[in-house]
Amino acid sequence: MSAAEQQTSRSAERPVLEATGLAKSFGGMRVVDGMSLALAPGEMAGLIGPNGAGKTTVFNLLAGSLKPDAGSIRLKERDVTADAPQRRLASGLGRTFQIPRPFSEMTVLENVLTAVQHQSGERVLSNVFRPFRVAKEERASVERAREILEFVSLTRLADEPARKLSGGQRKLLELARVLIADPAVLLLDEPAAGVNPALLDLICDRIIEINRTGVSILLIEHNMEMVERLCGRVVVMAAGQMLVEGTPAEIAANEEVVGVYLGEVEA
Ligand SMILES: Nc1ncnc2c1ncn2[C@@H]1O[C@H](COP(=O)(O)OP(=O)(O)OP(=O)(O)O)[C@@H](O)[C@H]1O
Repeated sequence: MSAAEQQTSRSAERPVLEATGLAKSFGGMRVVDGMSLALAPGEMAGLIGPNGAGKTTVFNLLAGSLKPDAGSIRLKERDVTADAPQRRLASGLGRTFQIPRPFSEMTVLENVLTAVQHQSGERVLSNVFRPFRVAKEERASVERAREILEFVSLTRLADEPARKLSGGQRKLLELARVLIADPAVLLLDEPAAGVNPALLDLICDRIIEINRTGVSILLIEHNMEMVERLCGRVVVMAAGQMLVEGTPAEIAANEEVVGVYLGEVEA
């Protein structure tokens, strides 16, 4: 099936993530202004736009770290607009941040383990009444964390403190921390920012692999080569609204899109 045919068959499916009429203001400034978007199951889409367009704010609304002034968000057909970020994560919505902030004195492995969800050991009474079960769960988590570190090529650094990681390696650790929550939908905020070209290829490959396992991905990215390589569909935001959406080729040829980016350069 061609990419266009895949796109058409996907758009017929019910979205795994759907935002309708999102709005958010900060001190009277409308940063997100009636933004709607939908992500189909298994899709990888890009969210692009000039600096300050409101892309990260949309991610914060989708992931729950900000409450919208208006609009709603559905995850796997359930309204999650009122849910806290942890609840959305437990329901399958994971996100990474533009600037990863690992616990710098903890090891890389410990950083991944801090992101494990719902361990019985976090509940005091489980430690008292079911110590064997807690120990078994912990062993399973460590094993899973090591597998994920292998997947993101960080095995060699698993026992090093996270402060030793380069910018690109921090992005990989960030990816590992979200993967351990086993998300169905991933929001990736500028996965290529500050990453050297050698690691960029690795990050792209890992993102493609994750998507191949069926995880739906929405990614914010300024690196258009990467967007073209990864995304079947691109949503362009400007001034808090969706300007246009289409395939990467359609977007690259769209004069309005070129205009908003040139406007930004001239400003
Ligand atoms: N918590 C906040 N308080 C006040 N203003 C904010 C807040 N968060 C974002 N903004 C403002 O909202 C606007 C949109 O920011 P946002 O980070 O969503 O844009 P963006 O499209 O992700 O930009 P970039 O590509 O530069 O990351 C900017 O003018 C920003 O300064």
